[in-house]
Amino acid sequence: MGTIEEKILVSVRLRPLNDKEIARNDVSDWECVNENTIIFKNANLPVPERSMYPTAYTFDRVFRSDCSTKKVYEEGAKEVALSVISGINSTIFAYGQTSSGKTFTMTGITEHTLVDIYEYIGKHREREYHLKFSAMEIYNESVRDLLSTDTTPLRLLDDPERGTVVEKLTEEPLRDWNHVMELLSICDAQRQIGETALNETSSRSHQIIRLTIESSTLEFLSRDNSSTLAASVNFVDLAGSERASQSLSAGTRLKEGCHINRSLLTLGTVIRKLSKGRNGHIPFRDSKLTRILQSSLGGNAKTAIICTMSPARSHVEQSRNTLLFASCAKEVTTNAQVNVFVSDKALVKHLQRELARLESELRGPGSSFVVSHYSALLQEKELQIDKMEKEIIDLTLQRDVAQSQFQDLLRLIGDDRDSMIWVGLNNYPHLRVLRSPECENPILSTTPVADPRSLDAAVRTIDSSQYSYGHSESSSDDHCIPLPDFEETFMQNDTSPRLLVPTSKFIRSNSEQSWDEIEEQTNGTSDDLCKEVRCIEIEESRTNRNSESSRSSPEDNTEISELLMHGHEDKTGQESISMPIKEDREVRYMAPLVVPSPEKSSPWALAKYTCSSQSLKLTKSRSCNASLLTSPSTPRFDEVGNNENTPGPNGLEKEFTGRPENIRRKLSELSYCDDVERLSRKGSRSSVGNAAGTEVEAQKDETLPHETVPSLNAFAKEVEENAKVQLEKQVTDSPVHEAELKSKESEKTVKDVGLDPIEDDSMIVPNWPSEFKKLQREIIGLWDACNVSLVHRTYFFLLFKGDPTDSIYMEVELRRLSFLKDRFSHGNKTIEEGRTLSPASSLKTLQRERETLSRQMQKRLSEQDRESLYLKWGIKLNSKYRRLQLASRLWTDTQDMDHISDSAFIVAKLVGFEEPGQAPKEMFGLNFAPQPPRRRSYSLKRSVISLI
Ligand SMILES: Nc1ncnc2c1ncn2[C@@H]1O[C@H](COP(=O)(O)OP(=O)(O)OP(=O)(O)O)[C@@H](O)[C@H]1O
Repeated sequence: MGTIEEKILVSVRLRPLNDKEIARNDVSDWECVNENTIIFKNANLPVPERSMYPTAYTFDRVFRSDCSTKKVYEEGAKEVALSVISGINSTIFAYGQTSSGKTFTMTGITEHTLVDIYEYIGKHREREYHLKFSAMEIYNESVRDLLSTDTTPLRLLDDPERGTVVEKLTEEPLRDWNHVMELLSICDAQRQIGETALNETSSRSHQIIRLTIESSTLEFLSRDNSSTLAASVNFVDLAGSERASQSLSAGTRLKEGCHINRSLLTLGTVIRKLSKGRNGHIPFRDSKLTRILQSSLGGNAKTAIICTMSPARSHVEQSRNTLLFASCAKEVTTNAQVNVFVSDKALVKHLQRELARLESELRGPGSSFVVSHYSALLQEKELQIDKMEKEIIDLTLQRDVAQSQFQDLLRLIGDDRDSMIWVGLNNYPHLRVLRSPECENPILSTTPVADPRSLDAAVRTIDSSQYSYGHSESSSDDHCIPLPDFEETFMQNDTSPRLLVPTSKFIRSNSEQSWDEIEEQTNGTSDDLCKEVRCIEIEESRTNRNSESSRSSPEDNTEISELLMHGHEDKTGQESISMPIKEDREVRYMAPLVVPSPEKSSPWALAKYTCSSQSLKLTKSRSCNASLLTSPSTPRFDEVGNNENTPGPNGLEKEFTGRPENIRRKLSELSYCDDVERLSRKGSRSSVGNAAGTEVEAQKDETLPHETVPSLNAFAKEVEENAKVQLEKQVTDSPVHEAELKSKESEKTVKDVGLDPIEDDSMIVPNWPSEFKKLQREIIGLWDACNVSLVHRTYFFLLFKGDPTDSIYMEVELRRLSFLKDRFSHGNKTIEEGRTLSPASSLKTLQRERETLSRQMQKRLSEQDRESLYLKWGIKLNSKYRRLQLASRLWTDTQDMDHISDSAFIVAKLVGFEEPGQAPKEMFGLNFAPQPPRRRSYSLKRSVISLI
């Protein structure tokens, strides 16, 4: 519905001089010269005064003093007033000073309007009209219902649709004309009037008579689409706009004047602002009058203002003000529109149709899709929730089992102070903990390890942080047991299996301390964590032996290692390699053995193990902190760099202090040429017992004939013999141990209980040959999967050929590789000794090893040998990079044992490992053979037999 923008219709009406004015010889200075212009005609005024004011004013209409009210109505108000019939709000104002004829004029205009409305209604029977009459006055800024005897001021409410609404204002439906007259009479009677100096019956309030007309077309009333026109017409008789002084007001009249003027002042401000446009704030709310008439002044209404004025010279100032107000008012624009309202019935019908449409949409195919879509989503989420809940249950169960097992383990250890424990781990969920026969624990021996990793972590926690070291300095009873956070340890440390050897101190602590106490003692011992290689230590001697005299000097080791490794040095500066047994230590205890669970037999598990546990004490060695994944014993090739990233054995190229000096010396003598000795004397670092080192030496001295490389078999035997000699000598020399051994004559000897467990037939795995082949294939496959050093593979392959005693070594290797593969398969890197080992890095290192081997072919193989190999390995003699091709094919076919054997043979040849046989197996981390005790102080060195 469009709006009708039009300006307020402004008229000026002069009244005749009244009797009082005539009586005081007042003269009329105003004259309506035409229908639109009124002039100030007093020419007698001084020129300056006349120049201050305009003398002519033009409006929509000006009415002479002899003009009838009807004409004023018809020409100045009727059009606006009757617009209410067509649904447009309208307002008729009467503005002027007191006694200027406002009431006189508005009374007539109201009646004429009503007459015309009724007349119009009478003529338009096609529509049904409903008229409602209401009247109010604003007296002293209070709104009062003129149709009610209740003088309680009415509140003004703001309605978002209708604007300002007078609360509880009586709206009297008009029945007929007489009813109108009756109501008008009531209004007159109710209005506040009083006598002023200018008007004996002065209206002291602003009166608003409102007639609301609603009409509907009778033809459409019964239909759903009927509509209603609704609008109101306001007849506003303002109070006098004169100044209080002019009306000679005092007391009540003065107070009334103040309120009147306040409302009129606001009205004038609103009109003046509206006349300049709708920019800025319009103070409608500053007075009740302007609030109620807000829509009439600047909104949805047609408006007409009739300004009444006295022609008397004595009122010229007020007359000019009135004309000034009128001049502003005629510039104000309103935006009237026809107010059409949909009937309730039509509205209900419309809403019903809309509802039906929406319901139809919901039931339609589109809505079904939406519903099914969300239903599917809901189902999916529910499935996810179910799955997660199951996972939570499983994880909780695993945790509980692990905790239970851990507690059992602690309890077991606590009960069995000097027993040794083998914990089956990662890939062997059914391996069980076996105690010594003397200390059978029914709980642990029958409880399967549901989560070997957790158990392993727990054990490692104990192993790394709680096992006290066997030296006397730390054997006090008040030894604290550091116990790192279980989960933390589990996550951070490797989960490789290991042998665990509790000490009496640990046992005491666990059996006597609460878990909380243990936790509180965790701090400050992280440096004792043996994260990588776990060794079983034969407790170092507490006797007064001079260990320094019986062990090889660091310099010797360094020289040999340097010689063999061509200067290779562990960049980490850590002792990354250690041998599991310290030969020069007093042997008091025997290593534990693996016992498979009935559910899954381990081919290398030893079925029975007995020991004299009461007399033995095993501790771990810091010297055995070599990484599980430390650099292999690959010969040090410059091209390979540090060869740190290829998984190999347990760092055999590193310091191996546990070997008797004479053996090391002999090794040097046997293994290497004079150049080696020369370099050794120069102080180069060396390593011992390392076949890889042998190769490196050969590499360093390229002129070294193959024949100079000793037989490893012979070497191994010599090592063993020397170890026995040392052992016997040390035991004999040690009064303490001699006494101990004598005291245990009735018991099993140290050797009996396991110093050489391989002599125990019970330890031989049934069907070992077939088991060996099976394990060998598994290991070969894992080597390939983990990019293990080819030299390491070669050593291992040639070293372990199926002897029953190889089982434990192979198990260690298999587990180590399984762990590594598991890490790799999950994309995890393994940080070992500060180095990051990943599938990519290990592969890269392996490739470099192949490159190095290819270069070795030039040195180690004659041209005839090389060509023979090329032909055998399908490499064209005229192709490029033949040596590299050959190196790249080594150890690649893990299913073909001939290929493996040939590969091992070639690698052995290239690295100088020519007579593989019974090489010292401790190079792979285990040796149960008796080792002679060392004659040196073990203040820091704590030997442990390492599984990993
Ligand atoms: N046009 C006119 N012709 C004849 N008499 C008039 C005319 N206008 C006003 N009068 C007379 O003047 C007197 C005062 O008029 P009226 O009461 O309407 O003035 P007013 O502006 O309403 O004053 P107040 O503001 O004090 O109420 C009345 O007696 C009225 O009859």
